[in-house]
Formats: sequence, C-alpha cells, structure tokens
Amino acid sequence: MAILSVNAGSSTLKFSIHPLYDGHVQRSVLTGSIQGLEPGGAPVLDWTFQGRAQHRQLERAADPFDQALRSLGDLLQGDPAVPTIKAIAHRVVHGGRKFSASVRITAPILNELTDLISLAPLHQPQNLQGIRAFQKAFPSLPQVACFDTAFHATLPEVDYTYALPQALTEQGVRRYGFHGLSYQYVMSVLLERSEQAKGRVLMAHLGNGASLCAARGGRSCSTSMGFSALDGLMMGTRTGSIDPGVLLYLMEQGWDHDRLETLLYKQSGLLGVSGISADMRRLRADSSAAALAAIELFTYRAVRESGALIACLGGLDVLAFSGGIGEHDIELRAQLGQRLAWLGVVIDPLLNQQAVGNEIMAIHAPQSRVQVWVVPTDEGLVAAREAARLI
Ligand SMILES: Nc1ncnc2c1ncn2[C@@H]1O[C@H](COP(=O)(O)OP(=O)(O)O)[C@@H](O)[C@H]1O
Ligand SMILES: CC(=O)OP(=O)(O)O
Ligand SMILES: [Mg+2]
Repeated sequence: MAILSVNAGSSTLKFSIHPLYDGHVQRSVLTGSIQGLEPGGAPVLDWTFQGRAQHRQLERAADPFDQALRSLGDLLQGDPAVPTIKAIAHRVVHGGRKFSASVRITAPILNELTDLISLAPLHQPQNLQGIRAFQKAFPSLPQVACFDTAFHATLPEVDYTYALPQALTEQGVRRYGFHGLSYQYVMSVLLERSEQAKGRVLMAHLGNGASLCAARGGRSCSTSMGFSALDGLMMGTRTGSIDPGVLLYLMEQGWDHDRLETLLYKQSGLLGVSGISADMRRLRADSSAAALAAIELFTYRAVRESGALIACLGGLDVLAFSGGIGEHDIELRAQLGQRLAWLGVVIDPLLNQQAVGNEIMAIHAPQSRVQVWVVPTDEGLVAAREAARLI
C-alpha cells in the first residue's frame, strides 16, 4: 500500500510514491515528473524507480493531461514491484480562510477551492486541473488536498492583518503565507534533531518561488509571503515586495490588470533584473554585470527580509535553508551567513561546501551562537502523511 503525492505546477507536474508500513508513511520509492501538459502539448513522462531512470515521450494530444495520466496509470499498475496506491495527496497552494488543515476532496470542496483561483493565479488553476485529471483517471481512489497556507494558520492576528479598513480585512484581504508543506517538513526535521529548534527559528525556502518563515515553538508566527505568493523575497520571475505606489503609477500609464499580473509574476525577479534567466544556476555560471546585479539584489533582499522576521522573533536560535537555491547554492548561504554575523551566525566553510547533496546537515561552526541547517525539503512526504492521516 502507498500514497501518491502530486504537485501540479505551472510547467511541470511532479509526483512521488510513499509506501505505508505499520501505518507510517515512508520516504518516496518512486519519483517522477510530467512535462508538456499545456493544451495540444506532447507530454513527457520521466520517473525513477529502484535506481533506474525512465523516460516516455507521448504523442501530441488534444487532452495531454488525460493522455499522460492514462500512461502513468499503466506504469503504476504494470509493474508489480510498485506498491498499490491507496490514496492521492495533492499540494494545493491556497486554502483561503476556510481550509486551515488538509481535507478529503469532494465536489463542493473543489468548487470552493475554485473560488480561490484569483488569490493564486499562477498556482491554483494548475493544482485544481491536476485534481480533476486524477479524479477522472483514478475515480475509485480517495483524494486529499494539502494546503500551502495551512502551516501559517497559527499566525497571530497582528501579523496577518494589513493596515486596511476593517471591512476589507473581514473580506479575507489578509496575509496567508505559503510554502507551508515545505516548512512543516523542515520544522519536523529540526525538532527531531535540535533542542534549539523549539526556540526562535528562521526557515528560508529558496526555490523558484521563495519565502521566509519565522517560527517559535515549532509554529509559524510570521512569514514573508502574504495575501498572494508575490510578497516578500525577490524570486525567479516574481518581484517580491514592491511599493503599491509603483502599481498605481503604472495603471496611470495605462497598464491593465493582465499586463501587471504578467509583470509581477512572470517578468520580474532574477529574470527581469538580469535579462538573462530566472535560473540561479544559470546566473552563477554567467560572469556578466547583469547576472551579478541580479544575484546581489536577490541576496540583499534575503538579508533585508530576514532582518524583519528576526526582529519579530526577538533574536535567532536556528537558521535553516531549503528549496533548490537554499539546498545547493553555497555562495548564497555563505553571504547570508556573513551578513547575519552580527547575530552570532558563523557558518563553517567546509561544511557549507559539503551540503549540496540530498543530506540533512548542520553547517554552523562550533562557536556559532545560531545553529545553521540545510534541510532538503520533501513536500511530497508531508502531503502523503496528511493523506494517510485522513483516510
Ligand atoms: N547547484 C545549484 N546552484 C544554485 N542554484 C541552484 C542549484 N541547483 C538548483 N538551483 C536553483 O534552484 C531553483 C529551483 O528551485 P526548486 O526548489 O527546484 O524549484 P521549484 O520552486 O520549481 O520547486 C532554480 O533557481 C535553480 O537554478
Ligand atoms: C507558493 C509558491 O510560490 O510556490 P512555488 O515555489 O512552487 O512557485
Ligand atoms: Mg517549489
């Protein structure tokens, strides 16, 4: 028996299979991705099972989702070594005010989640399209929605409230926070390994989307993303925090909603500033002034936002890095560590260099007042645990 975890993103659908032993959900034994899911696309299925990577290029199809999932179904059922799937766990970015914990998906719940599309236009439509496609392909399996916002249900009112008229706050215009499945995983790892993690913790999830979460007693108490996944840090293609006056100025220049949305979500961040790429690895390999400027701004913004959250925590006991950049970019971690040296952060250069694999590692020097960890995140495992709990 096993749980299938699904993360249907804007360009790629990622999946993993987590066996259940003794009622405990295990790390994935099979991971894979599907690309080419845009209408009329030719889906590409990649997966790794028992150390063997496999690749299947499918025909162009009117409904590539349907095509890809039928192929995935064949793959799962065709190999007797793949454990039988008992339920499907979906990462859903926005749970709004109502869903502060995972839920089993029903038709009315799917409708409620559809109403939240405008709050996360880059993520929610793909997440829900994924759920619908899996419901069609695997109608007999229970499906569970696990929300990125749920971990932040513990934000205190003073943190989630914007300085807006109350009527708007009551409508749900407030800070929600995202990357919650990742933070839940990182927090659980830290609590298992470090007594200090019960104290003041700053977690940095630095991937294509990037955010920070401040936690105390293992619970989120502040986070850099807000009402939408646009706020806070500079990201691959997103601006992060920006003075709303800029948007008013652009509207006056005739920019409409769609053009602003594209600017804020898709044309800014590392891509916009460098004019080269949204991909940190690609920018690190580029010695141009534009690439350096983009990386410097990314780093600076991470320091600035960290300072704000550390002030809210009243100090820092543990700093943790996750996400593609957090897990692999040695220089970014070294820079952030140096610029937080005034707090007593000392990263050991050798340990920092070694932390680029898939290992959980502490990278602080013995004299560091703050523990520094690299925790390769596992959103799929958290979602699978949630699904197992609910079914
Ligand atoms: N070795 C590396 N050095 C620097 N950045 C890296 C490295 N490996 C991956 N990254 C960066 O991680 C980012 C993607 O993060 P990831 O968490 O995988 O993305 P997603 O949010 O899509 O899940 C990209 O900017 C990528 O360049
Ligand atoms: C919420 C969010 O930004 O997610 P991702 O990092 O997957 O884009
Ligand atoms: Mg991500």
